[in-house]
Formats: sequence, C-alpha cells, structure tokens
Amino acid sequence: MSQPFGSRLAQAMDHHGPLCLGIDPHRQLLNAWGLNDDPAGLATFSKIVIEAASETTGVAALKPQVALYERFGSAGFAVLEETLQLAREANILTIADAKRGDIGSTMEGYAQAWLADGSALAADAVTLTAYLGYESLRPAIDLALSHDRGVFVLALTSNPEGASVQHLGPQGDSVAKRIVDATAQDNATVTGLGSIGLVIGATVIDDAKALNIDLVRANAPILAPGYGAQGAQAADMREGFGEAWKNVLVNSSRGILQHGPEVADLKSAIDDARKDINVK
Ligand SMILES: O=C(O)c1cc(=O)[nH]c(=O)n1[C@@H]1O[C@H](COP(=O)(O)O)[C@@H](O)[C@H]1O
Repeated sequence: MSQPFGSRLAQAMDHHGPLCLGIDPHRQLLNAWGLNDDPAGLATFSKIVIEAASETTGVAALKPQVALYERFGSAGFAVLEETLQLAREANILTIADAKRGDIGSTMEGYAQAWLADGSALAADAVTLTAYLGYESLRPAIDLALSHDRGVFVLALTSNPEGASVQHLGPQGDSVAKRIVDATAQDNATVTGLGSIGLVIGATVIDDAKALNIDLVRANAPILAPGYGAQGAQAADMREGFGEAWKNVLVNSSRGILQHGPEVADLKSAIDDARKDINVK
C-alpha cells in the first residue's frame, strides 16, 4: 500500500460519501435471510454484503464485526479471513471491528494479527480499546503507521453504559478527552487526514461538547456507529459533529442489513442511507 490509511480513507470518502457498511452476521439476521446460523451461513451472508457494497458507489468502507464470526471458533475465523480477502479483491477498505487492547507486549500479537502484511486477518484498520491506557496501544499504532494501515480507538461509545467510564475525571479532563487528545498528538504532524482514528458514537455526540472535547484538532477519522438501528438521525449527526463532520465515517449495520438478502434491496438501502446522510 503506497499511501497512509488516512489518505486512502479520505479518498474513499470523497468518492463514495461517508458511509461504512457494518457486516454484522447476527443469528437473527441469518435466520431472516433464510440462512443457517453456521459457518456456511456466515460465508453466504458475507459474500452477499460484499457483492452489494461493490455494486454501488455508496460505501467507503466495510466493517466486519469480529465477535459474530468468533462465535464459530476457527471455522468462523476462516470465514472472516475469506471475507477480508473478498473485500480486498473488491477494492473496498476494511475495518476489523475487534476492539482489541492489552499490555504492550501482548498488544504486539494483536497488532500482528490485524495489521501486519501477510496476516490472513489483516484489515486496513482495526478498532482498539484503551482501557489499559492509550500508550499500551503503541505497538498497534506503530505497526499500523509503518504498514499504511490505521486504528480506531474507542473514545465515546454509542452504548448507554460507556459514560460510566468514559466521562470520568475532573471537570474538563475526562477519560474520553484524554484519548482524543492523545490521537491529536499522533496525528499532529500529518498533512491531510491522520491514520489514528477515533470512535465517537453517533448517539452521544452531545457528550463530546459537554466534555470539552475538540474533535477537529484531533485530525482523526471518526468512526460513528449508532446511525440506523440505534436511532441516531442524520440531521442530528451533521449538526452535532459540526466542523468535524468532514472527518466522520458513519457506520450502519442492521439498519441496512435488515433489507437483505437480495443484493438489489441491499443496494437500494445503501443508496437511501447515503442520500439521508448527505442531506444538507
Ligand atoms: O466500534 C464500533 O464499531 C462500535 C462502537 C460503538 O460505540 N458502538 C457500536 O455500535 N459499535 C459497533 O457498530 C456496530 C453497530 O451496529 P448497528 O447498531 O447494527 O448499526 C456494531 O458492530 C457495534 O459493535
């Protein structure tokens, strides 16, 4: 890969718009699509989603939810490897939603799995959790940067429980703010969009303001899940993110996937979401 992840993502977002399609093969969705909840069902589901994404101009990235493959152990991981390979062949950026985090020495192992050239699980970026401290993620950040890949560090998550940890800290100095400020440092010397991203739930954008968090200064791609099935609305996202909106990659999983299994129906759900998000 000849360009940093941030530049590749910025180009994809310019070309396709800011939609990331989550590949979340929940048992209920597989059943609704007439598929078995087993590795063969996972494989068919994933292929259909990639086919739909590659036949529209509406998807900047795909985000496979690792947990829903991991349910099936090594057989599920084999399907995830194939899925990542198909997305690579379709030229669509991938974000492995693995939410990894560990002490530095073992973080190195996760980094090699998700971010090293030649790894069967390598994606363009991986989601990380900084509960062990932002600096514990350094092996993944370093490997990502040296391999033109990226990471997305959870800062403010879309679930209601996140605030009980992420808002902690004295007035104006929350855990979430520290994470955002750390990504700002890592992206500071980059011209264009940085490769060290953040996750800010679309359902909790107002918290960023309340916590005095400067998302623009972070110069980070911002993955925003919560649109669609979790109820966040396009107009509220645009207004809430304000100036940072230009860096926001909006994820929708179930909101689009519920329209399957026909590729044509998925495509039209992607188009609808895309128009909705782009509404001025
Ligand atoms: O890291 C994520 O992607 C993530 C962070 C977060 O704060 N909230 C959140 O919902 N997610 C993921 O985004 C996807 C949301 O799926 P839907 O609610 O079906 O659109 C799931 O795979 C979640 O695990």
